[in-house]
Amino acid sequence: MRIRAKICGITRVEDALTAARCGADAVGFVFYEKSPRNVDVERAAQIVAALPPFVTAVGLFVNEDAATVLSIRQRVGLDLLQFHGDETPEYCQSFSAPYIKALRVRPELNLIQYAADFSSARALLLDAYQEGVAGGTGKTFDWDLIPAGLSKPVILAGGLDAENVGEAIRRVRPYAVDVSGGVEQDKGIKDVAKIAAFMRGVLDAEV
Ligand SMILES: O=C(O)c1ccccc1N[C@@H]1O[C@H](COP(=O)(O)O)[C@@H](O)[C@H]1O
Repeated sequence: MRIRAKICGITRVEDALTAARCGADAVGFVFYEKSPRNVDVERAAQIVAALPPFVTAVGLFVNEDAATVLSIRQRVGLDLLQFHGDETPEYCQSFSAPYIKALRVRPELNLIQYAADFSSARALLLDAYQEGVAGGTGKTFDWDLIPAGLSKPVILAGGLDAENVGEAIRRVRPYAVDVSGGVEQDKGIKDVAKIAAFMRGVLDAEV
């Protein structure tokens, strides 16, 4: 099976084009002011306009008010919404737009119940948990906490890079992988060689 890949935290046209050229299926834009990867709405719109066809533009939000999400989605031309905070299923589906729900995995989280609760999500994105940080920690989590047979496709995130993505795919067998810090030279600035190596790791590991 071909594993999809998303490169997140894009703030420059050249990084989006590198991701697409290396075979990424999606690029992600962080609309969260506390993030060092927060991107200006107009700049994100310019990047999306430069994307080749068949590359999905994903907008990441953390507990954002609905009017702002709606406005940014329209202005940027986002294909998919990623909710990375404490959003409820009712909030997430209120946009009548395809969305993925991020969950920060820790032992006490009942992922089977969350998959049922977020039945309207296209997939669950599973990320590392770090207290006080919404995401983009660069940390992996214990992949054994992911139960087999979840009712939603899994997008694996959290501390992935070219070195560990192969093992991650073989162990978790996710629908897709998502990376941000592992392909950066600096926060929000991607590294061509790291993106290329990451995408090679994804292709080589296909199961
Ligand atoms: O990237 C951020 O700054 C960020 C901020 C708030 C929520 C999520 C964020 N990023 C997402 O976190 C995961 C894992 O990132 P990393 O590979 O560990 O750096 C990924 O989905 C990013 O999109």
